[in-house]
Amino acid sequence: MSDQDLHVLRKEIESIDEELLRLLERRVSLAKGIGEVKGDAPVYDPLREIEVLDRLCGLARDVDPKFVRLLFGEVISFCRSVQRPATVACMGPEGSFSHEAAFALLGRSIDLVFVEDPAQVLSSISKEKAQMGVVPVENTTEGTVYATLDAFATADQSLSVIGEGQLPIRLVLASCENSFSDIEEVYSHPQPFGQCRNWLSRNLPGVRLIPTSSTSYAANIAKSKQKSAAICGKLAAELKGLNILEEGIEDRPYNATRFWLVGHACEGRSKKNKTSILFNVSHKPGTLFRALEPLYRAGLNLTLIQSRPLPGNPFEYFFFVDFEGDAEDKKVKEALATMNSRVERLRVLGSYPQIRR
Ligand SMILES: C=C(O[C@@H]1C=C(C(=O)O)C=C[C@H]1O)C(=O)O
Repeated sequence: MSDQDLHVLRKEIESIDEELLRLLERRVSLAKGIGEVKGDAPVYDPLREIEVLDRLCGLARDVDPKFVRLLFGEVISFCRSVQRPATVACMGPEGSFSHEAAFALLGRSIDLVFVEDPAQVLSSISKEKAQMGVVPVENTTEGTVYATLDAFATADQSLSVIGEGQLPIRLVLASCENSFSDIEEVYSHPQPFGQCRNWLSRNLPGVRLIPTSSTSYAANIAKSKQKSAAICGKLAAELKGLNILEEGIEDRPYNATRFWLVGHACEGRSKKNKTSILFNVSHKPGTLFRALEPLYRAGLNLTLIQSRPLPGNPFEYFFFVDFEGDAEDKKVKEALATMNSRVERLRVLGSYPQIRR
């Protein structure tokens, strides 16, 4: 190919970029118009977003639908932000997996408030410091994130789960030091410690493991302390300018965390919704069986069940259940009504589009 050919092709790319830019500007201006029609109503409409993205992925011919989803996910994120900027609370500091999950769920055109734990994420929304929040719920290696479920037990009743997302968790060992032999202590959140327990005992036997409130906070400590390291995500390590001594140290090849998007309930439902509930039953034989029986009779597939100690009632528990179905579907509504008559307390945390695998 001659220099002349290259020049011609690049000129054509420039003119296509310009057309794309003008089209984007038209899309943004239409979104602003939609924002005016919405007035004070919520800007974020997850069902419409699913419809837009699915339609485009179906239309993709020569580009990978994954790329279409990523690119248009960001376009939509920006189109939301011009209607009304959204503040989203998540566990920080920046570089945490919650930070990555917030971007994956809502795109990058959001303002983030970093807090210390799931309870603070929920209270940021109740106190109107944020419109939405992102919290970890369960990990494929370590299981349920108890702090999130416990926070929901006492949270403001107006908060709902409005979405879910799954993030592959790839852990790195990051440090100011250059080799394993210089490391005397390792900082991380207890969950990631559990996700690479075997790797740690094989590669850093005898080092002190010190728990922190998040992986990105661990990266901050590793930055300021000699002979220390953090187990964190690549983003946190890079933001802090740490050396990555080893990547992919998690024990199981598939290590992913499911996150909930929390906010105020949205209207409408997708074709494949999931519902999260919490309930507690009296301490008598058969009460849990009777509580769950209506879900079984309605043929609902449970995707999570977890008990947690009931605050103030030693050795009594409340239960979290996720199942496939929407709380407004006739058979689900009836099952929940029967369940409600058999339990001490039942709260529907929300119905939201199920992640596609
Ligand atoms: C533009 C809208 O607002 C938001 C942005 C969307 C988009 O950019 O396509 C879709 C849904 C909403 O979350 C809309 O509601 O149509």
